Amino acid sequence: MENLNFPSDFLWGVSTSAFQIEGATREGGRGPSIWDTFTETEGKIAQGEDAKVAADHYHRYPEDIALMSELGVGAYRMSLAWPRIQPDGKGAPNKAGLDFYDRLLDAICDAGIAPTVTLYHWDTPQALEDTGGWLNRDTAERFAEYASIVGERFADRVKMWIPLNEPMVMSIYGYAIGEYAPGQFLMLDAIPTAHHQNLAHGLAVQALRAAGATNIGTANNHSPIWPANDTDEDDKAAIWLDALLNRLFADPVLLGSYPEQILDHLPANYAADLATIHQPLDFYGVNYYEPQGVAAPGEGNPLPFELRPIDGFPMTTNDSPIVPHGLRELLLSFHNRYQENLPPIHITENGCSFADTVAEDGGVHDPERIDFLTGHLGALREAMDAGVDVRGYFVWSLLDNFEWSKGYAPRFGIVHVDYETQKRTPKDSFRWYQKLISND
Ligand SMILES: O=C(O)[C@H](O)[C@@H](O)[C@H](O)[C@H](O)CO
Repeated sequence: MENLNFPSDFLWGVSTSAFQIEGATREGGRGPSIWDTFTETEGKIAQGEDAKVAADHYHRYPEDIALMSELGVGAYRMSLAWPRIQPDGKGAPNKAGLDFYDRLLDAICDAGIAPTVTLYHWDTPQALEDTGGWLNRDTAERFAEYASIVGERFADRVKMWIPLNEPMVMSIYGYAIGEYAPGQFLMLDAIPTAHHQNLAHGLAVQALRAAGATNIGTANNHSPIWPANDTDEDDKAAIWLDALLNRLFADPVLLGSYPEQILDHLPANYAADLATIHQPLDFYGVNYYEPQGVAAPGEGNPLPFELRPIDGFPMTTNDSPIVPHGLRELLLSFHNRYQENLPPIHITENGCSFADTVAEDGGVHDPERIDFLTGHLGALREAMDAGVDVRGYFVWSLLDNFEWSKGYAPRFGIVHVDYETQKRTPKDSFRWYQKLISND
């Protein structure tokens, strides 16, 4: 039986992101983002779906906050839509955008929940993408300007700050393999977008602190890398992939250096930015979903690795293997690799998707999700028992939402959303998490 006893001051939360739940994409002076463009591009999104309405959180946030009060969470991780605050990604802020987030943050605080704010969850203003997006170093400067604006306005209410969500996914899925917006196929030539995002992180931390913000960290996606075979070749490929997916984002932020494997792919003047990137942090946020399999590259493959599926584990409907002990392995590897350079950790995302439906009894019965959460929290507890300093855990996600290029089919919420009526129905996992939080 999993030991799910956590310290009384352990922080329990839920996570969402603006583009995936807000909707109202053309309301309140919001400008277009790369994901608005991507959803309007033929063949990019499953069933041709879009997020113009999504979970309509822009209008229904009071109801969603009431659900979080009922759940008993101590914190709510949300993101601000950059194109709502700066429609073109630069210059004077959009008043209606700031006013919306004032209303939202006030309501979250009034509910006694700590706002945990991500400044950027992939919705780059299209106008900035038109000038190169994260391939353009200037976008990092624009991001710092944006961070100053929101820091000035919201530092009095926001309890935890996260400049960027999963820069790895933006670089790899957005610029290397074209699966996500902006949809470029640059392969390893996408690595400069990682450096510019790391620079944006450092500049934003400085801008937020200058604006009086405190308690600043990250939300980086990390996976243990599993070689397919116990061979030197596969081990070498695993070291390369670990450098690309994990260390390219963790090392500069935590150590002020880059892994040797990727140095040749960085912008020529990258070294001058390392001190800016290497800002002291109050916490290190980890998003964990699954391990990543890898093997040595086959004939004709220009990359120094080849991705391999992880077999032998139950799967989610989003084709992710369910591997709770992968979380323990990842946390212990970070603990051993970064030691005193690693601030306290928060699990800023962990969750799973299943084909949840409303049953005849009106409930939504998701025992697989309860098993998933039980397993991962058990693994987290074991990592803490082994000395890893973890202070909080945020379930992905509060609500079913727009799962990027996969549209609405993958349901990650602990609250079911009927996209026809926008009716919210807490799933059994919601009741399970509520009970866990109240017990602790
Ligand atoms: O981790 C991510 O990819 C993102 O942060 C979320 O926006 C996803 O929706 C979630 O992870 C499920 O895939």
